[in-house]
Amino acid sequence: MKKIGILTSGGDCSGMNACIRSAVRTAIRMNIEIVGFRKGYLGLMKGDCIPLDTKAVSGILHRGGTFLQSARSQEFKTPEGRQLAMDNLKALGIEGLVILGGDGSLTGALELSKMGLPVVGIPASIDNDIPFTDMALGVDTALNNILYAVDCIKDTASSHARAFVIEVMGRHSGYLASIAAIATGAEFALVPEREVDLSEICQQLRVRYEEGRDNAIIILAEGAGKAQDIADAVKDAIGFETRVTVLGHYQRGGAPTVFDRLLASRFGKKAVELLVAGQNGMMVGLSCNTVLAVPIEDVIKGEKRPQDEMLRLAEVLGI
Ligand SMILES: Nc1ncnc2c1ncn2[C@@H]1O[C@H](COP(=O)(O)OP(=O)(O)O)[C@@H](O)[C@H]1O
Ligand SMILES: O=P(O)(O)OC[C@H]1O[C@](O)(COP(=O)(O)O)[C@@H](O)[C@@H]1O
Ligand SMILES: [Mg+2]
Repeated sequence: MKKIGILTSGGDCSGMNACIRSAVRTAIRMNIEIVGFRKGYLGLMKGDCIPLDTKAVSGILHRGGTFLQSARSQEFKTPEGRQLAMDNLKALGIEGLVILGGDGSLTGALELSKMGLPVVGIPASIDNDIPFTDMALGVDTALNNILYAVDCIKDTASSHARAFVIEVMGRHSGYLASIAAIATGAEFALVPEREVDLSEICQQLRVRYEEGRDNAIIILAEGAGKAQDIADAVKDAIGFETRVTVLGHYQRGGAPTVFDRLLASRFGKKAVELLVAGQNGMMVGLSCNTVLAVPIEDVIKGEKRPQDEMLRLAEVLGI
């Protein structure tokens, strides 16, 4: 293999830059030319790429986001879009591709691999909804961002005797909500994987309130319900003054944590090594602190839910 490409796709996350840096420096060490495609699959379909060398990836390790930029593309989901990408890759002499992204991007990667292009995926999504890896890139940093925000909100919640509904990301995944609830000592974690029982929540909060605990934090995954509806229900049931805070895209940015920098560096190196070793259609993953390779096909077929143990822990410690 003489020339490979790398791209970042789907929702960005902290650690993507550190991972690109690692992949580039590994490739250069192996005397392999590497180019970066801009804006994920959009760049592939446009043939929009830049050569990457050691200097091009200097000074980015500690920066959130992705300097190659990311995007979502409907066109790439069509056979015509993917054929366009394959034609560009051929014309550019690219013999393999490293793809950083979430479950959607990995599905796209598998399609390219089926068309004959050697591809290795790197799980990168704050949702941590990708099976066969304990952690995806960016999750730890996002959790630390959430922690900081919730700790701040707890201070003002207690000063004003208010209940807060804090919405975190996760349209289909309650991972961030459940772990953040444990780590911040929130009263409730509401996740899309479990039906939300509002009357039960109000009942438990009322008991707490009557015991003299006059503030509360409810962490809501965005896919689990409407924050304002939950806040209104709590207010009506208990008379609690309530506020809603939507953390939004703040969660996805910022300097990566040590954990994410290390994971990014390990994933980037391993992905290039797998490509060069002739592997195709694999994703790197972390299991028991070991970086391994799993078929993307299995990843796509699999499902990852927040562990029942974590949901139960949040429940037991919350009230
Ligand atoms: N079934 C699919 N086939 C081909 N490409 C896909 C498929 N699903 C997603 N993609 C590509 O991956 C991109 C990112 O996926 P998305 O689900 O938005 O984010 P993420 O990869 O972070 O989960 C999509 O915009 C699309 O271009
Ligand atoms: O940035 P956008 O396009 O508004 O997307 C928001 C979504 O992206 C995420 O941050 C990450 O999801 P993906 O990794 O699947 O892209 C979700 O938690 C959130 O629902
Ligand atoms: Mg996704």
